[in-house]
Amino acid sequence: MPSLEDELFPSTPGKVKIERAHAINRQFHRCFASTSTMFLWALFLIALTASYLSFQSFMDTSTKYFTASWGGIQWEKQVRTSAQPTRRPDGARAGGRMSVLVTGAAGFVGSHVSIALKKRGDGVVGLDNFNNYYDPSLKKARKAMLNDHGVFVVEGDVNDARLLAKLFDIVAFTHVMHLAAQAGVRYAMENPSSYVHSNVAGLVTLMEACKSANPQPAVVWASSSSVYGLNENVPFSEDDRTDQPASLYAATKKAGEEITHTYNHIYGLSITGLRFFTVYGPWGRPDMAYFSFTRNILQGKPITVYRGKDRVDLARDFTYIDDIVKGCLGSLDTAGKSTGSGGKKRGPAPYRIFNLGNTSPVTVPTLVGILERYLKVKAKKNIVEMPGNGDVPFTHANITHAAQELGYKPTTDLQTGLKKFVRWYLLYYGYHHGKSVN
Ligand SMILES: O=C(O)[C@H]1O[C@H](OP(=O)(O)OP(=O)(O)OC[C@H]2O[C@@H](n3ccc(=O)[nH]c3=O)[C@H](O)[C@@H]2O)[C@H](O)[C@@H](O)[C@H]1O
Repeated sequence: MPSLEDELFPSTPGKVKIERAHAINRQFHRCFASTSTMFLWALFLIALTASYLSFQSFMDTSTKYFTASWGGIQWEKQVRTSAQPTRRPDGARAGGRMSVLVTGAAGFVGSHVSIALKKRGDGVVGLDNFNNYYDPSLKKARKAMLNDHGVFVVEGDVNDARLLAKLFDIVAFTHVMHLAAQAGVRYAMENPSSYVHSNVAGLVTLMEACKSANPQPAVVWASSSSVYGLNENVPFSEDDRTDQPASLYAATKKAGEEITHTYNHIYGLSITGLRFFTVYGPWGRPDMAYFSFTRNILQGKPITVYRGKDRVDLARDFTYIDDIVKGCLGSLDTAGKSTGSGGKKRGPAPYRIFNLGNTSPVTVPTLVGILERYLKVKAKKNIVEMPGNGDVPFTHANITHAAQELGYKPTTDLQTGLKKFVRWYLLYYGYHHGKSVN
């Protein structure tokens, strides 16, 4: 029996090496066995995760496919029918028949323009993403109205390149009236990325679709009076500086003017940018002052009226929707053709920018006074100094160019326009009991 000493200090030194080697070998095998088991397990887990992920993505794709709000034979038929001009050839105007894709069709300006086009016999297909920047039920109600007029509105986003390609594949649109945008001057401080998403990325996606379309459409799109920013020349002319925006909203609209210029220059797209001046009227935007003031006054809630430096009232060149619609239609009629095909420019194409304003600014307190009179309710006013929120003290349009080239001539003053708005508001929101607008 080996003594403890023998065990610790064996007489044959090689013996311990062999035994140790065997032990290491055994350990190595054990270790290798457990590593390879672990490896197999890891492989198994990776395979399991991969198949789970691909199953998930398959489910996502199929869900998207099956729940997509566009596509299918019936959908294509609706698009084609809606895009078909209905005017008889003998009733055709100089500009000829149009098939117009109106983006932002369920929006304020978009719905009015779409109906006006359809009424005069042009083909119209609407596109709108029905986002919830303001009450989507108002957008749905506009959609129902459009439907009654034979305008089909596709539910989708201008950032969806596949959808745009599909639409241009189905219809040879002669024009695009691009009104989809993230609007609102002050909201840009709350949600800046929504402006980049819609007004920059969305615009580029749309431009890409237009330049690739064959034939290329002429594009008329909504810029904004806000591009004048800190400009102090009055009234604002298209020749004035527009490189000092006061809000991110204004900056994205200015970027839009530059982006569209690029597509005009490289690809021969016919471009008309319209600088709208504070558009108001029936079916308007609930986020705008005249609309939210009306709501609050009727509900007995206070309104906040901003005031400029040195207690100077803010003023806007408020422009009635029907005048804006005429400016939009005039722009489409005079747009001139895009010159590119197959994504290549064949010659110079028109690039135009117009102010569409009313040429008679009115102060915000005057606007409130008119509303009080029509609503027969005194407003509870909180007058506060204009915060640094992107607002500008006043706007005032010079419309000489639009008058000359589009035959644009606004005819509705703020009193008349607000009367129509209040009448609509009371009816739409069910305030008609005992209230009349005189
Ligand atoms: O021409 C444009 O390009 C822009 O017009 C519109 O912007 P704005 O001219 O700022 O209109 P709007 O919000 O109705 O405020 C009107 C006045 O009320 C003041 N105002 C506003 C809100 C308030 O609570 N209190 C207040 O005094 C406010 O200080 C301002 O003096 C569009 O919204 C915008 O999308 C864009 O199209």
